[in-house]
Amino acid sequence: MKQQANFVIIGISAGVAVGILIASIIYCAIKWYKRHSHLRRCANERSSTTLPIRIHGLDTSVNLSASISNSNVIQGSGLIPRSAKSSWWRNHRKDHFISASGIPRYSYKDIQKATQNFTNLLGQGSFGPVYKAIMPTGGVAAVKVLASDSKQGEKEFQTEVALLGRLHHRNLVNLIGYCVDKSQRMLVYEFMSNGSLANLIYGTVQDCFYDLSMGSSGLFPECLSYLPKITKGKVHGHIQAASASVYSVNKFIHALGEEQVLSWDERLQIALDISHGIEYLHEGAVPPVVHRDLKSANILLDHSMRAKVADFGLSKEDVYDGRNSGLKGTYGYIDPEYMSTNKCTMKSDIYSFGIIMFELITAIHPHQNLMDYINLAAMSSDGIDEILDKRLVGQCNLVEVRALASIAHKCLHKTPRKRPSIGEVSQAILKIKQRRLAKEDTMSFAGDNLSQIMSRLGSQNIELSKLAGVHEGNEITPG
Ligand SMILES: Nc1ncnc2c1ncn2[C@@H]1O[C@H](COP(=O)(O)OP(=O)(O)OP(=O)(O)O)[C@@H](O)[C@H]1O
Repeated sequence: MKQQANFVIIGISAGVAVGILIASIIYCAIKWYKRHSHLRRCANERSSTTLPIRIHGLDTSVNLSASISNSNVIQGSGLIPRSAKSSWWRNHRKDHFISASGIPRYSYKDIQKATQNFTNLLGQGSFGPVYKAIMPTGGVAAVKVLASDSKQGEKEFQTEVALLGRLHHRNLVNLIGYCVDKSQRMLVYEFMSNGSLANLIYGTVQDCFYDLSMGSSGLFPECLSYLPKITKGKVHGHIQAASASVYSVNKFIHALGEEQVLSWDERLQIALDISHGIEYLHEGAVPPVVHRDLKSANILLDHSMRAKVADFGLSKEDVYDGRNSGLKGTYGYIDPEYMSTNKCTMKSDIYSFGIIMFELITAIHPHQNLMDYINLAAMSSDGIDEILDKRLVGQCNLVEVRALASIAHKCLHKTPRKRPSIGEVSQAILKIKQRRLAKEDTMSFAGDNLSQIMSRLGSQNIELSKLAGVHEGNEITPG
């Protein structure tokens, strides 16, 4: 009887234990399922915020967070593989908060240290100064310090970082970090060692004049003594400046050295690079982005003279939503249609790009009546030759110059819808390059043939002289 009771107790205990085991398995399974579905939901949410990017004509989605761990994910025609980014991008310190867009956030102290306490000034823009920075792992960057009185609110800044963090292309100056610290707002960009296209076309000298003449009373005495030497007839009239910084003066004096002249090949490549950058903004990014302030000062060049479009995020409301917004842009580059209707479209960017192409051809600044020269040149088929940058005369192929001028002209069409799309512009510029390459190929082929013929003739000549030698020998040694 007692034994029977023991069996019952053991049975019940075993049953309870099995029950507990089953219950805990079910509990764990439910928990795992819930966790798993949550992760899946997060992943879906994230992928819905990724940027569909066209690779070789196909639409594909690039998940930025995934691309950080897998450096080979982005390998489109113009897309930058993360592996190509500077090493500090990958090796950023753990305490750097990575925003939703995957852009590392830096503290004020980090930036202060990287810029050696904001001493190495690269330039001054309307948003504030730009400093060179050496990041902790040795990578070089450019830090744009937004003026603290900037009307950009916290939210706009964050939105901007989120937007910029999602736009990556080899022809855009990439945002690689940012700083929000108390009232400080800074943007960290990849460093472009050859500066802006405006500097390269017009020379730092002229750019310095703009810097120096921003004030109103008198030019720095140091600079005055250099005036006759440097202007070369470019800068006329009395230039006045109130408060030139030591930086401006140094830059000015430094600029007296040899001016770098962009070759025609470089200019053509720059035009193609810019077109690819805009093509990505207009036709690759979703939603499309209208730059709204395309100008030669916003085109930066890297160490190998490849051009990248900059400042595509700082002008407000530049994501085109079809609605009207305040007039943005720079005098001389603004589409007249946009000015009269206040409607900014992609075709307004095309107009500004047309102006930049004419700057590349003529080295005439839009503030120096470039439009008048363009209209004059348009009166004859070779009119553009008359306004070609003097430094290119005899140094370039005029057929190519005219072809680029003709594309640029179409971009300036009065009626926006009659202007070509950026895709069409890229194709047309590419054709100029391809035509040249094909010609070079033919010439080198012809060259090859010629050298083959010459060497064949040479060897035949040797054979003949050998024969002649034998013959002569026979004659010299008679009997
Ligand atoms: N990523 C960069 N790498 C190297 N230099 C830079 C970089 N970004 C800006 N600079 C330098 O800083 C200068 C000022 O740049 P910024 O973009 O602030 O102004 P901007 O485009 O010249 O004028 P605005 O702000 O009126 O459009 C540039 O002319 C360039 O010389």
